[in-house]
Amino acid sequence: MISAVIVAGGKGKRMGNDINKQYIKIGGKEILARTIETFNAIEDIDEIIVVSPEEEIQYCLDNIINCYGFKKVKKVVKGGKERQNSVYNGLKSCSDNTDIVIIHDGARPFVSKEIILRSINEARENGACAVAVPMKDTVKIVDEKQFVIDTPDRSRLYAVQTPQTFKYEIIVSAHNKALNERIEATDDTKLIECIGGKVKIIEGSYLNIKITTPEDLIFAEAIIKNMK
Ligand SMILES: Nc1ccn([C@@H]2O[C@H](COP(=O)(O)OP(=O)(O)OP(=O)(O)O)[C@@H](O)[C@H]2O)c(=O)n1
Ligand SMILES: C[C@](O)(CO)[C@H](O)COP(=O)(O)O
Repeated sequence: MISAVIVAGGKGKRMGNDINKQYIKIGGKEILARTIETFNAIEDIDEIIVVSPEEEIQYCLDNIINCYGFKKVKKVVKGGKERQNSVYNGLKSCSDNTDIVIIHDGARPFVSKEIILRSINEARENGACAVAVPMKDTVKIVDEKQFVIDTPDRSRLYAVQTPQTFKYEIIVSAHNKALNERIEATDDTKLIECIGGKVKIIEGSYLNIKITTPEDLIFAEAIIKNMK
């Protein structure tokens, strides 16, 4: 059984908007609704778990899940302090017979069906898979005083996105270890690295942006205009 965990448990602080960023409308539709509708329309996906800040669960049910009739959404569960805690809550809420789980940011509304299906196939074959794009900029590593100490070889650098897709038991054991050993990570594949597991990178799309800061809304509207 394939489950999707869509994390929308953050507060959108960098967006600095009155309403939480997942409920901002782009092209007339909420960011979170755009994200969920892609997953809801994929036949291979059996259930969707949405993670939300506790105080927004009812709002999410009324204004997104029930309003758009997203039938595959089985639960809206509360998030945690960090993204990692929210993912953990989502994983624990998946059905017992889940064998593949897709973890995706609610704030990435332009994910495509094709990328999701490719990530499922790779996870079945390799256990853990992340969608990423080659870095276009040169990256510098700096010291605490902002002086450059290294320039990594760009040909081996990827900017990692979601979906990140896993065999369920592998990602749960990685999260359990992280919890026990207080390991923190900003994405889930890092936790697989921490248990010595292998992560396959597959090439995604530069359009699969994470809507984080106000200028991302300008890019998002432009993407929608070009999709029409
Ligand atoms: N405690 C958290 C933090 C983040 N997320 C989710 O993880 C995704 C990526 O996080 P980010 O873009 O950083 O969202 P926010 O944490 O909401 O943003 P900010 O850091 O600006 O507050 C988002 O869909 C967000 O809702 C989550 O479920 N729980
Ligand atoms: C998981 C992620 O989207 C991969 O790029 C990213 O690491 C989330 O980071 P954030 O700081 O929670 O936005």
